[in-house]
Amino acid sequence: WKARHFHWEVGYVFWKPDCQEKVMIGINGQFPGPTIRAKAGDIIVVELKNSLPTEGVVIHWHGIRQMGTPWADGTASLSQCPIKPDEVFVYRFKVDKPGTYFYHGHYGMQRAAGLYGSLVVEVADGEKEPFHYDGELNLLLSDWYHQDIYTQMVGLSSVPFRWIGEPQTLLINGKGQYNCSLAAHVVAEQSACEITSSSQCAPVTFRVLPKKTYRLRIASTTSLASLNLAIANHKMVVVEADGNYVQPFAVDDVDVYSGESYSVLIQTDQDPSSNYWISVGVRGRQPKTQPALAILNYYPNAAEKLPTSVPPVTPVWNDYTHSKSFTYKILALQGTPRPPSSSHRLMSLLNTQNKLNGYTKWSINNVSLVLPPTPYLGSIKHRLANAFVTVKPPESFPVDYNVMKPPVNPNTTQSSGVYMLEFNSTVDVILQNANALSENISEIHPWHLHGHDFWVLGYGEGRFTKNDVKSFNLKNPPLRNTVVIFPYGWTAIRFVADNPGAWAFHCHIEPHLHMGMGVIFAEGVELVGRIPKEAMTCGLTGKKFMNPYP
Ligand SMILES: O=C1O[C@H]([C@@H](O)CO)C(O)=C1O
Repeated sequence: WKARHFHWEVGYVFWKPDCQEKVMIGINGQFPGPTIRAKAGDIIVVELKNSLPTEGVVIHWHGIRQMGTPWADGTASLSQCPIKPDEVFVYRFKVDKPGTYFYHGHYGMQRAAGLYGSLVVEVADGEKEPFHYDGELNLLLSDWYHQDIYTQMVGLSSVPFRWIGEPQTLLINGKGQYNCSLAAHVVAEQSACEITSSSQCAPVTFRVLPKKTYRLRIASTTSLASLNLAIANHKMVVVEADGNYVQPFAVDDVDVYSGESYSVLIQTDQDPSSNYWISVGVRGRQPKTQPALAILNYYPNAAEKLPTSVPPVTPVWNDYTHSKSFTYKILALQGTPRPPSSSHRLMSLLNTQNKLNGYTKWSINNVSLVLPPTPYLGSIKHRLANAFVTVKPPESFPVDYNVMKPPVNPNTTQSSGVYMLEFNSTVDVILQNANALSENISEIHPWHLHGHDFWVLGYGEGRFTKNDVKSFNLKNPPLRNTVVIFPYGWTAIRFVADNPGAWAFHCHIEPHLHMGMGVIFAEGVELVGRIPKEAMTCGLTGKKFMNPYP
């Protein structure tokens, strides 16, 4: 293995991701941030300088478990204090598993301002992937709003509530086209884009050779949108999900929820005189955003040669049967670690949209998460009183709660409470979706767990019952770090609490997390080694460590 060193500076940049100029958060003057490429077993060292003049920053390495380095998870209020303007924090962690990952800001809504990039971990030297490919293409998917994140955050925390709405543009590797289409020559009623190839919103092109196999690495760091990706004329074989191998299966299109990553294999076996569209559209919410397009460029055609066929059409946004059929096909490749056959603890987490003093919130078992100023990792390890609410958050919700209807009493509560997990215990979580505040609305939520992978034991419709345990898949459940709950449905996961630290488990939709849609798990914190001082010098830990010891 080797250590891979990076010097990054986070700062504001003027950028035109979709041809319209805005201020974004970039790294080393670029958006998206630089791609990290490493091999399994490597140590990544990122010396991160915060050059945002007036706000803190942290970066989360999404999908990296941080075994033994919980202070490097890059989560404000959990693993560290936000890095102050002009200060440097060193992230040092091991990437132990090959896979497709990404990184992103995890303070306020900074991810939605463009603070993200790709993190690709290849197999260690001498190791082989369980599939063959000749080359690879990387697609980091995101959505983009013209309104800045500060206006978005103030709107979400205002009475009356101002919802952020649908994104203006979908981006592929940080590029998209607002209010125009690259496919205007083949799709009527769309206006053509006027773009020069050097512009920041120039079409993304992926050069391939005919008659080869390519691995597409796909990850979504969207703020809100659930996505669907298709390539004209090309089937895709799914082989990896969230850094774990899956039983290969062929599809025409893949759903990608925020926080998820996939690898798919394609054969470049189509007519080589043509280029082909890669199209990314919105699912699960009524789309007001045009699909993003990129070009699969068969060599030696010119890269910008536009395909003459229409782009693949995204399945209808509310065709949940289609989405479920995709999601249910994701099963572990043989040889993947299997879950323990039973668990020590089962918690049911009800997801609801609620009201608190007139504010709109999301709650878990009627508790909306508020993050404390002192990071949990340091305050738990050093047993500091009054750092967060010590009342235990609820393990379940009332038996008579009707998940098919809006809450009878929409008033919720707020807390920074922690689910303390016994170290090395096996935990089952039932994520239970429900009706939102308005009648006949239940939305998709992709849940992401920090510090662990979990097994997805099953999905179901309506309210989870004890009987559903019998349907759990203990044979080949996929290991993942992000999983979706479908409208009015439930999803069951199992994980082993074997990574000492304090970890977030939350909806990966940026505004939903901001509105309180998450919980905190902590386990074995007494076993955590020396936490870097800079991770703790704020709030109560700040006071403790800034003052000289007696
Ligand atoms: O949190 C949300 O708020 C809006 C809507 O429920 C109220 O405007 C929406 O679609 C969300 O996902």
